[in-house]
Parts: sequence; C-alpha cells; structure tokens
Amino acid sequence: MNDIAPVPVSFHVRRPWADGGRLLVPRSSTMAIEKNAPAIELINVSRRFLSPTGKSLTALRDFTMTVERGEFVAVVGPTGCGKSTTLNLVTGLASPSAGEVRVMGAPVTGIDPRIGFVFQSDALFPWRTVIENVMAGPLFRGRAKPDAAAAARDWLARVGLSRFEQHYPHQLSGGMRKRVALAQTFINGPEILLMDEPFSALDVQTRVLMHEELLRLWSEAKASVVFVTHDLEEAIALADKVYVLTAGPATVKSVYTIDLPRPRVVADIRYEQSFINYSRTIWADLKEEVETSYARAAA
Ligand SMILES: Nc1ncnc2c1ncn2[C@@H]1O[C@H](COP(=O)(O)OP(=O)(O)OP(=O)(O)O)[C@@H](O)[C@H]1O
Repeated sequence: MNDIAPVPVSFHVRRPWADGGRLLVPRSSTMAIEKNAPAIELINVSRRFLSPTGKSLTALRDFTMTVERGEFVAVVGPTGCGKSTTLNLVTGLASPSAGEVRVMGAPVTGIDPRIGFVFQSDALFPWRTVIENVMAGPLFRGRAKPDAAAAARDWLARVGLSRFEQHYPHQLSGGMRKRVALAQTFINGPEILLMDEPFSALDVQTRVLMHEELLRLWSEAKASVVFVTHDLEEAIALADKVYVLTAGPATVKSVYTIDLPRPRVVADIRYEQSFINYSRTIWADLKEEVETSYARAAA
C-alpha cells in the first residue's frame, strides 16, 4: 500500500506577480520539453534561508519528489516544515541551495507559463468583474479581447457562474470566489497546477463541493497537480499519492499510493473502509512529525 521513502523536499510560492499570482512570464530556457520526463522532479534538494538574526535556516534538506504527468500529488506535513518552500522552487521563484529542480525534464531557470497556481487567499482583482478576472490571463498572453471573453464565458459556465459574470469579487461567497479562481487558472491550460491550501478558508460543505469541482476539472485538463494541505482527509480523497514530510527541515518521510478508484465521490468516499484505513495509517505517521514540531515550538 505504501512505500516509505526517507528523502527530503519542500516549497514556497506566494502569488507575487501582477496577475493575481497565477500568470507567469515565460523564460525561454524553461520551455524545453522532454517528451517522457516527469512533470516535476526535485532531486536531493536543499534550501537554506538567512533568518532575521543572520543565522542560516535549512527549510528543506535532501528533498526528493517526482510528480508524473497527469498525477495528483498531495503534500502534508507539520506547520512551518517547508511545504510552501517546495512549491516556490518548482515555480522558479526560489532557487535550491543544493540539488536540482526539473520541470518537464528541463532545469527550472525562471518562471514558467505552463504552471498555474491557486492559493489559500483570494487572488482576484477586487476592482474587476468576475469575467474580467477570468479574462485577465488570456489577455495577458496576447489573446484578442472577444476571444478572451468567449473563453472566459465558457469557463464560467463550467464552474457554474454564468449568471455572475458582471459581479465583483466582494459580491460573491467564498466558494464562488474559489470557483472564479479555478476558472481563472484553468483557462490558461496549465500543464502543472500548484495549490497551496486552496480551500482551507472554506466551510466543510463548500470544501467538499470544491473537491468535486477540482477533480472534474483536473480529469478533463489532465494537468499534474501538487496540492499542499494540512487536512489529511482532503489529501487522501483527492490524490494519487500522499507525501508525508518531516518536521523541518522538510524531508520526505513517506509516500503513500492511494489506490482508491476514480472517479471519486468525495462526499462519500471518506466513509469507505479503505479510506479509513489509509487515514489511520498515514495519520500515525504524520502525527509523530506534528508532535515533534509542537515539542520544538514549545521548547
Ligand atoms: N524567505 C524566507 N526567509 C527566511 N525564512 C524563510 C523564508 N521562507 C520560508 N522561510 C522559513 O522556512 C521554513 C519553511 O517555511 P514554509 O512556509 O515553506 O513552511 P510551510 O510548511 O509551508 O508552513 P505552513 O504549514 O505554516 O504554511 C519556515 O521556518 C520559514 O520561517
């Protein structure tokens, strides 16, 4: 059921650029495509930071992770262990201190337009309507306005928001804003989707609806996904593989292959015995790291 792989990894991406954190400016050197290479590879990566007091802090150590094309990988680990730092390395916003990060077989040397993001906080432009938010990506990439508007309408229909295209973000519920964010991301046809606790601010029922929505969009788009979450059940319900990270510096403690059939009905799957078994086994593993992390914080 699971293969334990004592290896290290992690990331950090906080929507730093103009297009709500989703659009990335191409760098030709990252565009090489190796046909059969995995979507993402982190190979013995370490990442160090300088703390405010000038001390060196190792966020990731000997971190190794492979995400195959079309694979859905979830990453869980104690708070502050280095999950976001791992994502940042994949985007090219941060460079490894040691080791190698590859996207589609080529070393990451800058920001890559094939990568899309969804974050915990809303990354919508508050002064733009829903349709203007969704159109922003295609316009930024040079598509003509009528064309971008047609594509945005299509995506708004897919996420059930056609009636809200002229609303502003503040006029929507949290779940609706997330749907806009998904449309805004998927409209760019990302080959890789990095998601950093995207649904953690939503209530439980809305989260489950968003899980269903995400799995549907993902299965249509065939993108490779890295989904960072604190919620183990969310990780198991969505992913093909769950990576458990150690308390910082993050290394890969274990990798679990989630052999639950697809398509999955997220609302129901958590009551199945096999789901409960995964949950119990992985939590036992994760709990040790969470306890270590708390003990350190208390000390
Ligand atoms: N730019 C930076 N400069 C200094 N330290 C940093 C920087 N970015 C991250 N860190 C440190 O690296 C470690 C890992 O941070 P990171 O945000 O990746 O963890 P995380 O697992 O995503 O956290 P959380 O679960 O709370 O979201 C933390 O100790 C953090 O303080």
